Amino acid sequence: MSGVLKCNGGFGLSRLCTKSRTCGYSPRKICWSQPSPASLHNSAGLKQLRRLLALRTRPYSTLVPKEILVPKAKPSEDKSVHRLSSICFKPDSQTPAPVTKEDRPSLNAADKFFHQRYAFLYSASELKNHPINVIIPEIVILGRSNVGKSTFINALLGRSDAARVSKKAGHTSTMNVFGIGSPEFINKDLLEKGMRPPRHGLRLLDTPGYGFRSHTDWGDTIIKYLNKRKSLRGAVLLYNRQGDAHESDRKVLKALAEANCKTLIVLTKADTLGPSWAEKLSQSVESIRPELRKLSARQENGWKEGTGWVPDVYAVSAGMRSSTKGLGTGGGIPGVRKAIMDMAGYNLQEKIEVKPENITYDGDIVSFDDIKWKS
Ligand SMILES: Nc1nc2c(ncn2[C@@H]2O[C@H](COP(=O)(O)OP(=O)(O)OP(=O)(O)O)[C@@H](O)[C@H]2O)c(=O)[nH]1
Ligand SMILES: [Mg+2]
Repeated sequence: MSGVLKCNGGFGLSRLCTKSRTCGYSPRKICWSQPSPASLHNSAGLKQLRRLLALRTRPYSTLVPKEILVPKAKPSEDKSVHRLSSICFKPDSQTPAPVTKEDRPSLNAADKFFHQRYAFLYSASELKNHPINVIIPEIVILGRSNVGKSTFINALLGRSDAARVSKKAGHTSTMNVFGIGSPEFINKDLLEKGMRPPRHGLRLLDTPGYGFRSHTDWGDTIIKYLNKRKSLRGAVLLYNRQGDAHESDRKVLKALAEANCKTLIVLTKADTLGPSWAEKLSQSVESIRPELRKLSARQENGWKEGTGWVPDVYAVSAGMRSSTKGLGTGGGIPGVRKAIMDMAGYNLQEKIEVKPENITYDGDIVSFDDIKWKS
């Protein structure tokens, strides 16, 4: 063979290739068994080698007939949702409530609280693994596998690394507890002798998802926790953006109602609904409220609209794929922060205050378990 054998792309025979500087492919790695170097001396062998090299370099897509390659549908995104500080559907409105000048101080106070301090505290797979907590309010985040619970917690905390997120359903397998905010508003009089002073003002619990790829004993563990944990102040139940309640969602909602646990509904992944997100979310909310009303009508323990479940339904776009600049500030997160603090028993006006029930009490000293928190 005389002359130079040109390679068909990035790979080739660097010794022979005119693009050898950029080629980067080691000639030693080429299998000479087919065709043999000797066969290069005839043009048929050369053609065969060219075909082989072309096959090596051609991307998979060119080897598969076009009709088999169905392009992966990308969810339509609406970045404008990321910038909203609150996406809240009030019972009498089909559009998200606008954020007024009067709302700003309380939204800012909630933001400040969530950014004050943060720590991962512990993981628990059973109720008995939870250390005793008598004074720090706890809020549990519940929802189906992959609905976005861990992402939601990260967004609330304004960081991307607190809870582990995965595309694969069933990633979180234990209850993971995070301490946040300053403990300055916690009533320390309730501390018993020998107890450590609180380090945070609120605890958030990430939980394993239920449904697809979930753990079989999830139900028992969570129902025990909902019924027995005295420091539990409320649950945030995450629904997917379509708001279509699955059988498992209904079971959890029933468990929350029976445990008389204050419940806040939040729709996730609002950014994947496209430009008509407000309309679609409104339709979802309209399908959720009747179910809640039906359920609360059957409860005699006080789990009613307002006292049991929060009539305002929130939506968020908690995904943090955009930029770290807007981390945890957009997509309805500040609005939910405020709603969570309200559920935990904090008053948010110009500054944070504990709700009057806790500070005006001047009767006998009672145990924490007998204290009636804001229902
Ligand atoms: N576009 C978008 N994606 C989101 C949003 N929230 C979560 N995701 C994505 O949804 C997937 C699941 O999120 P996770 O937070 O791990 O869901 P999870 O509910 O904790 O899942 P399990 O722990 O398995 O129950 C991840 O790929 C996230 O990036 C959101 O608001 N918008
Ligand atoms: Mg998770």
